[in-house]
Amino acid sequence: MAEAVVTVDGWSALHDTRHFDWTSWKSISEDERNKAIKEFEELIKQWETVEENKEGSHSIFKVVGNKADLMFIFLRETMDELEEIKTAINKTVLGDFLIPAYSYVSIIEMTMHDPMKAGDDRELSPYVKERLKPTMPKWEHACFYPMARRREPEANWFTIDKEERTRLLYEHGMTGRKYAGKVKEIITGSIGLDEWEWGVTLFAHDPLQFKKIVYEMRFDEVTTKYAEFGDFIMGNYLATDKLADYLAL
Ligand code: VOV
Repeated sequence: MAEAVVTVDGWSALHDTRHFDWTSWKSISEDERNKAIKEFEELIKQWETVEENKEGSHSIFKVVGNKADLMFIFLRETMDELEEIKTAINKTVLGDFLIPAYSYVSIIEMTMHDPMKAGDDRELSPYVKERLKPTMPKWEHACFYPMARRREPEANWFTIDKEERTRLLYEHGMTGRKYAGKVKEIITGSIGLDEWEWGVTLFAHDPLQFKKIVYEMRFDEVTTKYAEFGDFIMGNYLATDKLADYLAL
């Protein structure tokens, strides 16, 4: 029977991508630029404390294509915190140069589909806890894209039996497991929060692995038959101590 599957939910996520206004940045003095960088580094330090206390996580990426220049990813307990972070960025001097490009709001989600991990104590297991409230790996690359499940008369994810969805996601999980150590994923649910139904955030040391996993998954029935994708955004990790280099002229 088609029925909703129970989800267990974790931290809220904000993917905030910005264009950097290089033209204006070049027009201010070096002193002003240095002050702006220092102020922003202080803000990042606050985020680092949150991460050390395991109360959230953040990562910054330099976007490779022209969809944006920077992608900030924030994970927090509440949506209030995510909004406060966005506003705090905008209030900094550097914020004047960070022009909103695209954003995505979602909540980390796991379903009870995975028969390997299902069980009454699922919510309590350390594995699940870590997946719901993860510290993002500081790997060299990240790729984010939103996606949805098809609702066509001949392929409607929301009308097929739960057992069939479990079978399809099991097959998907088996493909994913081949990439252990090469690709880490955070799946966030966004039904009711943003345009698509899920956000997929992938981390890798080698960006070729994004192409390989996404290609291989295209042949899994759950993707072939039921997946629709939004725009892909790929970025290279920007460590805090490299921010000044990135902004140097
Ligand atoms: C890096 C590897 C990897 C691994 C191991 C993995 C495993 C799993 C498992 C075991 C489960 C089901 C249980 C749960 O935890 O919810 C999922 C769930 C999900 N996945 Fe996944 N996925 C991966 C990777 C992975 C990718 C690359 C994608 C994008 C798809 C593609 O074609 O580009 C994806 C999507 C999803 C989605 C949208 C869901 C939720 C679907 C729903 O309808 O509920 N996922 N996923």
